Amino acid sequence: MHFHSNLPHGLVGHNVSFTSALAFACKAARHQCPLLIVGETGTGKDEVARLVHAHSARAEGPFVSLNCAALPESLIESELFGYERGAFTGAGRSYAGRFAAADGGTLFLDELGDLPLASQAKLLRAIEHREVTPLGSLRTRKIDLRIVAATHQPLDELLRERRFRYDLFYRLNVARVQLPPLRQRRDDILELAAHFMAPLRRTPEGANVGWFDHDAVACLLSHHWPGNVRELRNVIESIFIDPPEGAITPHALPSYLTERTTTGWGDELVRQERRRILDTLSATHWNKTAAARDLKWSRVTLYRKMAKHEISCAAQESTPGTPGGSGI
Ligand SMILES: Nc1ncnc2c1ncn2[C@@H]1O[C@H](COP(=O)(O)OP(=O)(O)OP(=O)(O)O)[C@@H](O)[C@H]1O
Repeated sequence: MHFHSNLPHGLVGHNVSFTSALAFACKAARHQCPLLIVGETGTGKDEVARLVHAHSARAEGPFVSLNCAALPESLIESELFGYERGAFTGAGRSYAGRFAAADGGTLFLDELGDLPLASQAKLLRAIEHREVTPLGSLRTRKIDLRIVAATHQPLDELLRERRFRYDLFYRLNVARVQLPPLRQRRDDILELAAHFMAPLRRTPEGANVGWFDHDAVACLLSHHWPGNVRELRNVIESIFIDPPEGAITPHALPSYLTERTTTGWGDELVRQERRRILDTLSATHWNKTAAARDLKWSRVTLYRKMAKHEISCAAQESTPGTPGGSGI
């Protein structure tokens, strides 16, 4: 399967690791096997789960999701498997649960890594036997569904810490889709920004908003994006709260985004490297072989870096107090 700019279900992106993850998800969707989607928060795990459902033989069936991190431990099992009336205090009527609701379709278990160990055992049993027993009931119910699970936590670590069961992991880790964080698909940032801007531009207040100017583009491209695509969507929405007329400058961006760039991490690193080279050269009395050794570089690398930082031996004369001081 090949993806073009506008991916199914409105998923946007050209980046190769992203599109190949989607292509794999769509291939796996046609099989019955469970699917495990791994990726940081906001990378699109929920969207991909819906995409898998839509591409599966169960597309006509229900898509039901449960966020395992959002419920207290005591409620997870009754939510998953349902309960009979009177099963516990407050159970005024019976409840079928998410497994039953997803019968014939897809059950999306989000934040699976947060599922308590005791519930993991029951989940495994339900998957293996394809049946559930609601709390307080003696009757089991046959269920036919496909499990798609997602986690932002590295399950391997949870396995090592014994917070996740190996048997459940192996049951679910049949087809694994790894979604890259946005900072590893920076080539998609502007396309995603345009995608989130399009509907906002169609509002009367947003109609005069232009495109990002050079500096604003630099901010977007250099940000670390810990909240991934969701964070980018929020940034775009924040611009339209008080929409600028014409080009979007860094002033229109949230300050946490621009502060980083204006402090110039990149610039600072370059400055630090230049200083380190000059200090080492002066400590070795401008003996390039010794300096390269101290810097753990080859002589060629040292010469290349000196050229890049425009450090020539002439600097030696112009450096006051050499050897000793760097002069900058
Ligand atoms: N490739 C994409 N194209 C368009 N929109 C996207 C894309 N990826 C994610 N989004 C949007 O970003 C937001 C976050 O995505 P989603 O909820 O799927 O992330 P998630 O990985 O499930 O997050 P969490 O782990 O926090 O549940 C949603 O609004 C989603 O529509």
